[in-house]
Amino acid sequence: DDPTITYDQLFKWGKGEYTMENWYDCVAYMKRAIEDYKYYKDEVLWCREMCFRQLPPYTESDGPQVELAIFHRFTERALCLVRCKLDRFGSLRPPHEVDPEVDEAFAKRKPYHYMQFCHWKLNDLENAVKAAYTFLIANPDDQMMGENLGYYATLPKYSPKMLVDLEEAPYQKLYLAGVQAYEEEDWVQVIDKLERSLEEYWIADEMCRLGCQSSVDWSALEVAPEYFVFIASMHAAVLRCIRDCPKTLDRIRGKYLNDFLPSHYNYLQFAYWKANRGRNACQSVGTYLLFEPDDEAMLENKIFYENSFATKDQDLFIPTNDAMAYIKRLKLEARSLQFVEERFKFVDGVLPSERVDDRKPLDIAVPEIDIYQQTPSTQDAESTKVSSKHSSVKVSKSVEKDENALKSTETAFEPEMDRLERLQLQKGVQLVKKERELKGDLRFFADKVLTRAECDALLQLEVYLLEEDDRTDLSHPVHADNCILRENGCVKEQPAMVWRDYSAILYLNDANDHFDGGQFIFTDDDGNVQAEVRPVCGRMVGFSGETLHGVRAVRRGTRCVLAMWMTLDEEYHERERLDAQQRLAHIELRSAQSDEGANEYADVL
Ligand SMILES: O=C(O)CCC(=O)C(=O)O
Ligand SMILES: [Fe+2]
Repeated sequence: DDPTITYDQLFKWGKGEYTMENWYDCVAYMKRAIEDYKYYKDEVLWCREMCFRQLPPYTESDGPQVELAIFHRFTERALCLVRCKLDRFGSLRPPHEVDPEVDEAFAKRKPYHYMQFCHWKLNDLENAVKAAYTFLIANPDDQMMGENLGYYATLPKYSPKMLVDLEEAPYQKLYLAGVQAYEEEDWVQVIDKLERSLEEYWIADEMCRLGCQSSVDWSALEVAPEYFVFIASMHAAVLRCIRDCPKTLDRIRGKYLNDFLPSHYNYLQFAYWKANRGRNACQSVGTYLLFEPDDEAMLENKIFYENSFATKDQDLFIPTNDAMAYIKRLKLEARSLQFVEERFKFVDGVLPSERVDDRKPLDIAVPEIDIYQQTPSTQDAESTKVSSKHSSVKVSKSVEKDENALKSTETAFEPEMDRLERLQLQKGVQLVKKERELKGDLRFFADKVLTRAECDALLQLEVYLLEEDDRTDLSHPVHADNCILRENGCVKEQPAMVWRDYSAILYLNDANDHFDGGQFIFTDDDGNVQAEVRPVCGRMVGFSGETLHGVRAVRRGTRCVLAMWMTLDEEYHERERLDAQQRLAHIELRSAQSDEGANEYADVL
């Protein structure tokens, strides 16, 4: 309980106990390290916030000494910070220098990595799962931890309730609760939770920005830099860090949501409407449009509200002050940073030649958000609604009457709810094209299931056999995946894989570039082609197990696909995968036991 011991020290000791297989002490030290790290961060941020509040930006109008006054204000803040830190950490806790790598390890939740192993060794499944999950949220691509968690999930004592993110931020909890309330159509709760989530988000955003005040990039400086070059360089490093705040914050259960903030206003506008709070609904529409000015569904909602209230009063749609301040700041920072990144960029050792705006002051007048100009690209409000690719809450009109509507109206909103899972999927699958284009039921295809970068990485792995082959028959004859084609139709019997309910084929390379032919086809019962899908890396076709399909002749090259089958039958649920995983985990466990201690840091169970 010595307060002079700091988190870096505690972390080091925890690792020592881990290596010496003192599982209990490993857990105890890691827990204390995490607590101290949080305490230390909180105190530092508190000082930064307090010093800024006490010494706000210098705003006297310009005079000859304005620059001196501004820099003097910085010096005052510096004094305030030094004093505050001494005060906070002086007697109780020494100020100390932390190796940036240790800070990085804490930011990446590394202590939880050790903790899950030590908990596991102590036979504490619940806490091992919590630590594993908490670590995975910050490191979603960590394969080993993913496998560990997969293994835990096969144990009889496991329960999904153990999947707790011990570091979940208040705004993330509230957002999840708000989305849940939305699914339950509990509008009062949606409003309560999401309003509070926004409040907590603004705080978290502020903390992230304050945290950036120590992200200095020394490597960018020469040995004896110019005073102004030094300042400009520090400024740019801090701005770069701030620019990444949304990437860090806009996450739910480890997944980045590119419409995280606007989606609040999308849920809210609907909930306000349902709760008879028309003014708030309009304001939320306006705020949403601030983030996504071209969102057609929302622009149509706007018209709907205008009609409902029989008003064209645009003041109803003025966004919230919080959101406007947020967007303005974001834009100005981006503008300042863009200047640095463009104008200092040496190309082949040459600095870009001078431009007029190299000497202009920063244009701090953000173009006012023109809410008066916002109209949908199609004025026809009755036309079929196209769901916006950004919007997570698809709001579509129905003819059902809403008794609660403020003005009598023929139309009302009907939510077509995306589940959270789908919300997360959005990142990869931009648009799912449906049956209609493919002329049949339960036929889909989606693009960008893999990103271009993922495809490029994959394509590097391939060895292409480029051979000419002038075949004209089908490379894969017309068939269904869960039944056998007979005269009298498709029969579900062995040896067909009758449990396959849905199929998905993911394409891993591109027709024309890597092979000729090979189009995927859907046919009717007589074998007539109804629709054709050209393989493109990252494109996926999905269909039900009874659907007839085939593949046209591959006339050149190598065609790569990943075929997947899904079942609703409990008995086949994940069976092969779990079997395989269990076997692997046992092998790994045994090999870990035999050479543990040999490597300081055994990742496997
Ligand atoms: O390769 C394709 O596009 C389809 C493959 C297929 O239908 C199957 O493997 O059952
Ligand atoms: Fe198939």
